[in-house]
Amino acid sequence: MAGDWAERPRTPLEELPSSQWPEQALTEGPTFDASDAACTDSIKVFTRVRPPLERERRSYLPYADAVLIHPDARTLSLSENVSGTSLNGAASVENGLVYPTHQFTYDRVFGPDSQQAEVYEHAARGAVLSTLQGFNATVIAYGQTGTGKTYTMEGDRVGPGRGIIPRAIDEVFAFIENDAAPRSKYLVRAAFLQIYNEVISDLLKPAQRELVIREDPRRGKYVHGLSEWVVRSPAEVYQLMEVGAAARMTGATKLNERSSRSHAVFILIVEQSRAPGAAGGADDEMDQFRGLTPGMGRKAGAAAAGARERQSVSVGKLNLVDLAGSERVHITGATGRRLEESKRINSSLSALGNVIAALTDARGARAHVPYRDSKLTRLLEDSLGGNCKTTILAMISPALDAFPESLSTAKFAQRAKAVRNAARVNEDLDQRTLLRRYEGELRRLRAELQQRQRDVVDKRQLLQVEEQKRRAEADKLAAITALEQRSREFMAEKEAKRRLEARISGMQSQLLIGGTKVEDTPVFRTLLAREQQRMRGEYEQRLRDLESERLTAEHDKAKVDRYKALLVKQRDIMIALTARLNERDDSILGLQEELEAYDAHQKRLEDTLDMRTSELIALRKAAVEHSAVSPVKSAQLALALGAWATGSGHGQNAAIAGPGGEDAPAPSLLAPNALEERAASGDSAEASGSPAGAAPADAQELEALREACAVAAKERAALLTILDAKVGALVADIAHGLRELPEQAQAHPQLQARVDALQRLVAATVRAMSSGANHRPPGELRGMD
Ligand SMILES: Nc1ncnc2c1ncn2[C@@H]1O[C@H](COP(=O)(O)OP(=O)(O)OP(=O)(O)O)[C@@H](O)[C@H]1O
Repeated sequence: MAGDWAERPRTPLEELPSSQWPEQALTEGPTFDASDAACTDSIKVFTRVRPPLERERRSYLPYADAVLIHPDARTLSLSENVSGTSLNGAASVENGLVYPTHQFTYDRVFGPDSQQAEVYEHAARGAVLSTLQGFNATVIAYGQTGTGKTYTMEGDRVGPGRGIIPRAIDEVFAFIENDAAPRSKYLVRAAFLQIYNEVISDLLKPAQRELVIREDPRRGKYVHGLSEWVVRSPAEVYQLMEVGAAARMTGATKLNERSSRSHAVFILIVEQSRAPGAAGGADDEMDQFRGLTPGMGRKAGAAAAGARERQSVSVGKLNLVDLAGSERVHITGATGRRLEESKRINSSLSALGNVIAALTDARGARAHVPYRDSKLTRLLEDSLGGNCKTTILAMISPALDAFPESLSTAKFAQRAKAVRNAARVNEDLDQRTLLRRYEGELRRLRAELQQRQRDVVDKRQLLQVEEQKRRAEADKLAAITALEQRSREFMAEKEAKRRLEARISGMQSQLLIGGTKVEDTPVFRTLLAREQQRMRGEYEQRLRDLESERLTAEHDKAKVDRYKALLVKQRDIMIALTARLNERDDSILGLQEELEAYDAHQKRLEDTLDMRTSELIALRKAAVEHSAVSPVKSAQLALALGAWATGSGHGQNAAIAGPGGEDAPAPSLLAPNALEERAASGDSAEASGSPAGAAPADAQELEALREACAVAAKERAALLTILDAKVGALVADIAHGLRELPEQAQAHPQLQARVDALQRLVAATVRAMSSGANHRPPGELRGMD
């Protein structure tokens, strides 16, 4: 997993302050662990033959190839008569002319149909991954102008046409992203420079021109003043690339519409901090790189494994070099500025060739390698024969027109292949790398931040305390000021009083009449006595008036008290009377209810009597009729029927012909003899079910009730009279008396209100009782009368 550096939130690109530049410069390696074994290996060389351009196809001569790529994809034959060339490298003969065949073998040859991805995979990826292992790696695109160096190194921004640089960037960040090792930390920096007309300038800070390569015992060689930018994502690097590409010197030439007129070096530095024993995700990938040169791979692997045993910081640096193309001036027709550029380009490239030649001198003598002959060779010193894994991509045009340049390039590449480098893992164990210093600085800053936060808290509390103290002092000052002001005022008043008293005393002592004090003169005394007399008289009169008022008030009070007592008494009487009246009302109502019950009972008895009488008449009638038709005459029956039997009672029979007859007399009007007869026949009232036997007792009770009602009604009438005539008159008197005492009535408004209320109560009671009397039954009213 990527460490802090790669996970930091995106911020605008930061330039690394020059004070924090790594002590390792572009051409200088950091301090190495002595245990690290250098892996000596030759520079890897690839050639790429681009497809023929439209320009070449439309040449005044018919287009012809000069390049033959062998099936092994490693061998390349160049010939001016390539069509007659065989793979065995023998010269071809045509039209009597001998065309020699130049055969070269490289690590790989990419043909015109090769894709960008393929080139990256075989020629650049290993270098990129070795950078992630802490090696220096350089990929150099070399070749004649217009052969595809920039296309191969940069290519398109997106899509399959992307070149080595964008793919390398993606590879580095993908590696960091996928690193699952605990506590792995990365710091990636980028720089971009160009050498134009032998002047080094910073492509990311175009104002930084004429940079110089310096060397010091501790830091070694470095480009003084070159800006380095901390990058956290591919997008940030692309941003830098665009800035640099825009600043790079380009121009149109006969052979390339957009020819690079400068050598450009894009630098990516990857610092990596790993925990001891943490496995690197790039190991497997490294095998692929090792596969090309097995010996070196094992050593490098061992070196890297040794480094991993310890907690270490490794620094890998990737230099991606896009050289300006060599050109034949007589072909390009360059003049003026372009001519000057061409000369400089060719000069530096020949210096590069010289360095390669010196490094690959067949005599093996490396007494002098002319690195200092050009800025380019000086800059690439470590990449050529030094601590670096270097790859050269030699670009070739397939066209016969470019045969001399292609041959020159092929020879250069061939020679370069013989250069041997000694690459080491740049492992820094002495805390000198930027990453470690960054971490140290970060720790220090964090500690400082914590301290500052503590300080801020302390300071805040201190400020609060000071503020409280300031307020308390302000309050105290205000209190003291107020106290002083009060004291001054008090003192001033005291002084004024003292002065006034002194003045009065002084005036009094000075007020003398004829040498005598004024209060001692007779006139003063007479006047004083008169005044005293007048005042005494006034006071006495006032006392008398007050006494008189007091007596009047007492009198009125006594009168009011009497009225009050009277009213209380009347109220009590009223209450008692009302209670009695209520009692009477209740008993009258009870008696009345009883009376009504007896009336109802009597009515029921009378109804029963009527019914029995009707039954008796019907029975007698039936008996008479029976006697009349029956041959057997019963004397007893005849006796019982009496007059009925003889028909003398016929008139009566007629009168009672039917129970529902209209002329039927009331049962009470039955002939007395019939009743007597009934009694004589032994028919008792109880036996016949008649209520006749109860009638006398009911009548007595009824009469008793009527008498009680009459008594109650009389009492009620008497009470009504008392209430209306006596109590009403008394209350009216009180009310009248109160009205004659307006002051007292005003002084006792409650008394007046109570008297009025009592008066209303009496009147209402009288009205209620009178109306109750009017609703009495006539018998009762009679009784009451
Ligand atoms: N492999 C390729 N496939 C297709 N087109 C290519 C290829 N290589 C180069 N080209 C084309 O050839 C032309 C020249 O390429 P490029 O500018 O990369 O050359 P160069 O070597 O960088 O030239 P110079 O040295 O002048 O800068 C461009 O139009 C480019 O697109």
